[in-house]
Amino acid sequence: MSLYEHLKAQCIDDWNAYIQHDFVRQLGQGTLAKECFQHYLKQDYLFLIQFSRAWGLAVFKSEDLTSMRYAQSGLNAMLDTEISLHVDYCRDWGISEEQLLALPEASATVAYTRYVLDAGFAGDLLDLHVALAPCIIGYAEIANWLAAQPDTVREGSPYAPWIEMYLSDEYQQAANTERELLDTLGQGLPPARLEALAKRFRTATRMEVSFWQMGLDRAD
Ligand SMILES: Cc1ncc(CO)c(N)n1
Repeated sequence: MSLYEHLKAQCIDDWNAYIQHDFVRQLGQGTLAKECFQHYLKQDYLFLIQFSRAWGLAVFKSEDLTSMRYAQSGLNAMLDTEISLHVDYCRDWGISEEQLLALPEASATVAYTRYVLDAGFAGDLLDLHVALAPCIIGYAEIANWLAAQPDTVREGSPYAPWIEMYLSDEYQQAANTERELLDTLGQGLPPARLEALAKRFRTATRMEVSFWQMGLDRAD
């Protein structure tokens, strides 16, 4: 079994709570309150900034040029494209850049992002990627899960473009690359190391559940 499949199987209940969270279900059905989605979008802006720092840390933690360049391309994608796209997307939802710049971080945002960064500070590149994997790969799986649900509204819902973005070849390919990287870094690991990584993966997955819940509760 690949490292990614192993990590997921070790926390399958938490994983399903993440992929099939009420926020995701309501988003799919088009019934999610706009205020909840807007709250999520604002916090996701702050998330993406910390996520960029994590890619920067991945450059630093890399021990060969291939890993270093992969991390560099992640960092470039965030700084050159993803964050600007997110700012544009927020504007479409009535959230100005001024508002984004003035936002306080919700507790769930702090908890998740600093957990990921700590995995990288305290551990090695694999620890960092295992903490990043639920967000990169998870959203690709969420989009696929939503596409497979008969009650998902793919056209006419205000959330349809969000689903299509994560269903896109580009995003799905990025998730595949991350799966492959985990498998490469994860070859021949001793059982104790595997167990520690499973714990990390599970914690990051639980942080994603809390992030959805924060959106649903509009929690600070
Ligand atoms: C919280 C969160 N997890 C994952 C992604 C996907 O990149 C995102 N944008 N936000």
